[in-house]
Amino acid sequence: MTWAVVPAAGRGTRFGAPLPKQYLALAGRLVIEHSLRAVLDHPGVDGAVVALAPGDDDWPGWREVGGKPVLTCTGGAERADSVLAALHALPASLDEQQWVLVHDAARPCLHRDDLARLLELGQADPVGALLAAPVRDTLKRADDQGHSQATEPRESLWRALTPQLFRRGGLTRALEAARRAGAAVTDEAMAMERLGLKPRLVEGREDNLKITTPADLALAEFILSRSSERT
Ligand SMILES: Nc1ccn([C@@H]2O[C@H](COP(=O)(O)OP(=O)(O)OP(=O)(O)O)[C@@H](O)[C@H]2O)c(=O)n1
Ligand SMILES: C[C@](O)(CO)[C@H](O)COP(=O)(O)O
Repeated sequence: MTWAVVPAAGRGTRFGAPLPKQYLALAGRLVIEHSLRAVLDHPGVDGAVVALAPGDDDWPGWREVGGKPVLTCTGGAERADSVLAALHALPASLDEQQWVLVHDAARPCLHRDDLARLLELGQADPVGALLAAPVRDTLKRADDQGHSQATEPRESLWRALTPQLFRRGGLTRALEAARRAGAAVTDEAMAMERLGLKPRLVEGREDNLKITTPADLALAEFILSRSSERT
């Protein structure tokens, strides 16, 4: 069994909309609906726990999506806190060896082929895996005045995406260890790396973008309107 954990307790500050970006309209649904369906439509994913901000649980879709159960819990101050809360809210029937797929509510354009490859390669890895995109642009380091002061080597650099796939017990322990150490972790792979574990990078599509600013929403509208292969 594989369950999804969907962190959806953010406020979308950088987006600047009157409501959190995961609840904005996109291609006939809400952003969060696309993100949930993108993971729940895979036959190997059995359900999801969504971490919500207090007061956000009035979306009618919380009971099931695509015929699969969707549970909710209250997220935390940081994304890692929300993921940890959702891990603790998974059904007790899932033992610690079960795989958990962590996918941002703000990533609605996940392609089914990327998810299938992540599950196949990740479940064959002793640690787990994450979708990622190799950096293909030259990287500049800015000075305090916003001028380019150096060019950073980009060989072996990747942009982490989601979903990220780890076993329930290992990920829970890694996130709890990071919390005890007061270490800020921006993604699940970072929590594992802190412990010396090396999850597999699975190359994902560049269009699996995270909705962060209004320009991202416009691009996502274009992406989702063009492909009938997506949920
Ligand atoms: N305390 C938090 C912060 C973020 N998230 C979720 O983590 C994902 C990625 O986070 P991000 O893009 O940073 O979302 P926000 O925190 O809402 O954005 P901002 O930083 O602009 O406020 C989103 O689905 C967001 O809802 C969460 O569950 N709990
Ligand atoms: C988890 C993530 O989407 C991987 O790139 C990213 O770290 C989220 O960062 P944010 O600042 O919380 O949006």
